[in-house]
Amino acid sequence: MDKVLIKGLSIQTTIGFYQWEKEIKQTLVIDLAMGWNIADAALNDELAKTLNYAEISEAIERFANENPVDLIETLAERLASYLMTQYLIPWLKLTIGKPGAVHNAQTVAVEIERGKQTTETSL
Ligand SMILES: Nc1nc2c(c(=O)[nH]1)N=C([C@H](O)[C@@H](O)CO)CN2
Repeated sequence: MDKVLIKGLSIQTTIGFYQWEKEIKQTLVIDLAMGWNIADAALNDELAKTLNYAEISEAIERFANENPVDLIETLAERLASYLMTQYLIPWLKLTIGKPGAVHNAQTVAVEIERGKQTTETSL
């Protein structure tokens, strides 16, 4: 299956278990791989037939800010479900990193994979 990728998307949002975290914004870094048949879009050079990575990047930051939660696990599950439903994505792999969380670690993160990869093409 082909993929559309968003790598190292840095967003500012409210996230965290502790009370002080609910009063600030922190940086999350998102990597997203989305299964998609890119041949349909490439055939006639049509943006409307692919996953628009610019639109989805904006949707991710908006979703995180409109749905604040304690755990990056919860955000990962809810965001994956939202993206798959909204954009009809059959399979995705989503990594959410919280680089400021542990002072002596480069980053901490969760990674989830949801849906099924297919080998179907429509051409
Ligand atoms: N597996 C997780 N562990 C922790 C999380 C989390 O979201 N997932 N969150 C916190 C706190 O919010 C932390 O980021 C504050 O430094 C702790 N552990």
